[in-house]
Amino acid sequence: MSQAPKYISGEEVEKLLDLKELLNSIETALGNYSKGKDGGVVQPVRLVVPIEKHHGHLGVMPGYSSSDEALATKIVAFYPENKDLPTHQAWVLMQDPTNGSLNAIIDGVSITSIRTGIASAVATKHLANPNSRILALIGAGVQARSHFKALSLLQSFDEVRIFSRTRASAQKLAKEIGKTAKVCSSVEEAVEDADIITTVSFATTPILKAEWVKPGAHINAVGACRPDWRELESRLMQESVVYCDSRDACSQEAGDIILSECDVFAEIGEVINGEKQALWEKTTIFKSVGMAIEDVLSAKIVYEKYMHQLKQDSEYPA
Ligand SMILES: NC(=O)C1=CN([C@@H]2O[C@H](COP(=O)(O)OP(=O)(O)OC[C@H]3O[C@@H](n4cnc5c(N)ncnc54)[C@H](O)[C@@H]3O)[C@@H](O)[C@H]2O)C=CC1
Ligand SMILES: O=C(O)C1=NCCCC1
Repeated sequence: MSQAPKYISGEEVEKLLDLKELLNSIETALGNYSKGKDGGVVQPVRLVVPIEKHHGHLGVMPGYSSSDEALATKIVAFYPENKDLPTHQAWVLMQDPTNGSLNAIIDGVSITSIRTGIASAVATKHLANPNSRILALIGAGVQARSHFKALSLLQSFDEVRIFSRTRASAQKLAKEIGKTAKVCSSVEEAVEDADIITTVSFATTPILKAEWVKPGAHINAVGACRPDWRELESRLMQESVVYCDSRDACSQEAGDIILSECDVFAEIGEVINGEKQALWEKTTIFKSVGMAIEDVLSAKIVYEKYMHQLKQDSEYPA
């Protein structure tokens, strides 16, 4: 008879997930994904159910990595207009790949937040100028925070510029970051001379223009995950070297790519595998829409550490 699944909360996820370990693990998984069948990653493009009446979406994201023996499905709801609840709510169902039984239900809000920042950090490691000093964050919510933490694993910044639609949210984040943070009054002001720009907003029409971006900057374009949503104007997409997390997913979901009709130079996994160049001296864009395999690997790390801790607690009770 199968055992009842464990429930692992967001607090526990935050305690158990080591960011450096996750960065290595996600980098390997992105590389495996881009190897196709040889990489052993199975990840269909997610199923998205629009809940038009309530201005929300439900995404279902299954994934399996045979080299990690990890199988999980994330269920994620995103409701940009939520005020008292988070705009994203998610759960990761972790299954035993050898027999299909459900091992754990893990908080997916924390996993989504942490793994998305880490995926951008992997791309930034390969695509940004190593001497980057100024970071611009466009949007000041959950992802802005996780991106600041993840990108800070690579380097420290002299200045972190923040612009958000609501100034109060930018001010709150600036206070958390401390003395290097500066609240800006426009996107243009925030990105002037910035080495790394990270767009993590809920914009549905372009907010970042080519003429404002320093040549050679690296942009992580993280928001706009629907085919008719965008954060970056067409000229910026067309004149930069565009990398993505998944060609299959971006060709169906990334409005920035679909509506600008820009070329995609490579998946970041192809760069990791040494099949495509990291043209970091040019203006580069990493367009992500989010990948199930990132959730799967995060969930595996969390679950294994959680079970190890349970075992230790039962062997050596306090
Ligand atoms: N690529 C990926 O893997 C993932 C992408 N996302 C996307 O990242 C974006 C941010 O997500 P969260 O931080 O969790 O959301 P959030 O709701 O916590 O924060 C959104 C922030 O963007 C600001 N904002 C909204 N519209 C704006 C506009 N037009 N211009 C400037 N700022 C604006 C809000 O004031 C808020 O500070 C969303 O588009 C979300 O769907 C989320 C998870 C994974
Ligand atoms: O990958 C994810 O998780 C998400 N991507 C786009 C927006 C919702 C969550």
